[in-house]
Amino acid sequence: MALVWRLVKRIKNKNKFKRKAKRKNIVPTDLNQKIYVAGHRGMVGSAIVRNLVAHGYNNIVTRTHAELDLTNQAQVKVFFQQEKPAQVYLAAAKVGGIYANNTYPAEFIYQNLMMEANVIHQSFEAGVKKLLFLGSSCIYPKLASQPMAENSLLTGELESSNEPYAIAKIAGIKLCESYNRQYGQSHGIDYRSVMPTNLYGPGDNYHPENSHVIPALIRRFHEAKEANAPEVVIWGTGTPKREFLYVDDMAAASVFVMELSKAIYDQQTSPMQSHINVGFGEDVTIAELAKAVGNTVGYSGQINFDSTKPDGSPRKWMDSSRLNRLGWKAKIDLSAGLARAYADFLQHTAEKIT
Ligand SMILES: NC(=O)C1=CN([C@@H]2O[C@H](COP(=O)(O)OP(=O)(O)OC[C@H]3O[C@@H](n4cnc5c(N)ncnc54)[C@H](OP(=O)(O)O)[C@@H]3O)[C@@H](O)[C@H]2O)C=CC1
Ligand SMILES: C[C@H]1O[C@H](OP(=O)(O)OP(=O)(O)OC[C@H]2O[C@@H](n3cnc4c(=O)[nH]c(N)nc43)[C@H](O)[C@@H]2O)[C@@H](O)[C@@H](O)C1=O
Repeated sequence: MALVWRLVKRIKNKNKFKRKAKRKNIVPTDLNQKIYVAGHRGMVGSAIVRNLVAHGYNNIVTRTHAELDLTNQAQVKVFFQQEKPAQVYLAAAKVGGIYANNTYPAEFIYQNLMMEANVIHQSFEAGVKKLLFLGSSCIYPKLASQPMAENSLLTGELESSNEPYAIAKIAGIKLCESYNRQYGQSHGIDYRSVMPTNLYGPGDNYHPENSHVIPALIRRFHEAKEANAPEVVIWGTGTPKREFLYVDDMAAASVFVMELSKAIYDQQTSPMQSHINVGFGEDVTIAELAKAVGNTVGYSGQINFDSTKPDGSPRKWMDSSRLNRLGWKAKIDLSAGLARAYADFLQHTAEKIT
């Protein structure tokens, strides 16, 4: 009797999954297929692994940077030939905020170009059919009209503080497109790209200079509160606007895009413009962000601005309507996301750095 009941339950679950797949335009998925997540110890890679595990994927392959240097062509070749994954999420990259991009431009362009070229080419050589490349909103021109749609790529000059990184990210999109165009039909490959807006959340980098603005401000406000400091100084004028997406939303969007059927994905993209924006939908000024972080941390002193520091792009608001039309929307708003990020900072980072 128990066996019959288990069989009925299994059939019901299978049908439920098929209905869900049809509703959400997703391909019925083999949860046992081997998936390589590159950069699984980073903020986004670790969130993608959490999301895949929550979906029931049970054959996730990872390597630390120390075990596999993705800028090393020979190592990457051996890895892919040995593992032969079915899918790849490329979330490994040289990443940093405005100061790091400005200070280490050679590292940003070289390492990112090498990682993308190695992983995408060796994926192809090893027969990987599906790959998701993570780019960035900085691929769009500094003065792109807002919100920035996918078709504003390569229509104007880039922001100088992160141009080398942006060029490498554009190369990543074009690698995916070119392999699809040349080998898509003959080899059945389908390599996709998502362009995230500015991200934040658990596992972020809290380095005082090299980090992005949210982790930098969480740390600075926290340290000011602990020290009873009368003021916190924010870089730049406070007027640039940024759109912030919580990292678990980004991971959910990544898995969602990877699982979309090819027919549906192709409806929203084209062979020469195959990337998809992933944004939250609203942006805020850096001054507004600073107030929000101050409130989250519980800091009640002054907030001042150092306008000798660079502002970067004036605004980078993503047009995420392609992704929204496909059926995905962000869930976690800025105040909820900041609260979660600060809780994670207190739990995992505060003691180590103060
Ligand atoms: N954070 C953000 O605001 C945004 C991020 N993105 C993109 O999302 C992706 C993930 O970013 P995020 O998680 O924030 O970055 P992290 O710096 O948190 O993670 C990057 C990961 O890549 C690994 N890595 C770097 N170089 C190598 C290498 N040579 N070989 C092997 N592994 C390497 C790092 O390992 P290790 O630390 O050991 O070096 C780390 O685990 C990147 O493509 C980034 O460009 C896009 C827009 C915004
Ligand atoms: C994701 C994106 O990240 C980078 O671009 P960015 O959007 O300029 O990122 P940011 O987070 O470093 O800064 C956002 C804004 O915030 C201001 N700001 C204030 N005070 C601090 C501060 O303390 N630290 C930082 N980092 N910024 C600060 C800062 O002046 C700027 O106006 C790219 O290089 C590129 O890597 C990329 O793709």
